[in-house]
Amino acid sequence: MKLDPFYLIVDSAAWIERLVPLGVKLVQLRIKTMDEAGLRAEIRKAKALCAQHRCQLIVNDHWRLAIEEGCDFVHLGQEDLQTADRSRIRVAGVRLGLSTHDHIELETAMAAEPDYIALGPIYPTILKKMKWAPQGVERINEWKRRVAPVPLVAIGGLNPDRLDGAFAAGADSAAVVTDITLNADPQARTREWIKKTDRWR
Ligand SMILES: Cc1ncc(COP(=O)(O)OP(=O)(O)O)c(N)n1
Ligand SMILES: Cc1ncsc1CCOP(=O)(O)O
Ligand SMILES: [Mg+2]
Repeated sequence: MKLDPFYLIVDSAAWIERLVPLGVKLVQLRIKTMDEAGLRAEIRKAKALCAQHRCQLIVNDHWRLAIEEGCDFVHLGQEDLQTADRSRIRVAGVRLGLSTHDHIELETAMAAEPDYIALGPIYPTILKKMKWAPQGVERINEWKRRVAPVPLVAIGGLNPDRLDGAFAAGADSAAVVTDITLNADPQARTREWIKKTDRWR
């Protein structure tokens, strides 16, 4: 399976409406606090927008709602994976991306036969407090050797200047939140990411 090299992560369908029409082909909807009705509405709206723009939608955490709403890709962390029903996800035909931060997590993740593995944080991130030190790009190279042919997603503190290093080390896709959502001009920054990732597309 080939992932687009630019993996945008946002926390609302409104962000998807704003940025996906610019040419984003891989987007994660990552909403951490919202009631079920609100989540369902956001997922539904995100799904329709992504279908309209031929963009792959990945739903973070909320795998049950993703299945109920007919989505075809979810992302889970290690804690999410402990409570998720992997066989239900598989039977529903929903693809699965998994987070990893260390060797034990990588072993657990690979045993779940994911459709991609994410490694982070590559650089310091301001998005959330993490108990892992930045992995550095050398770790990408090690992970690539361990996970291939499963695609590898690099995440954490990425920006356009750091992409050459991440892809040279073996990342198949680069995931980003704040470099775009906190940018003074998120649309222009999105265009810059699309252009910068073109050679790996
Ligand atoms: C592409 C990608 N990689 C890692 C994560 C983090 O997932 P998780 O560890 O479950 O943490 P939350 O994002 O749920 O806070 C991700 N969402 N996407
Ligand atoms: C959710 C997550 N998992 C590892 S790093 C990270 C945050 C990525 O956000 P940013 O691109 O803003 O550093
Ligand atoms: Mg999670």
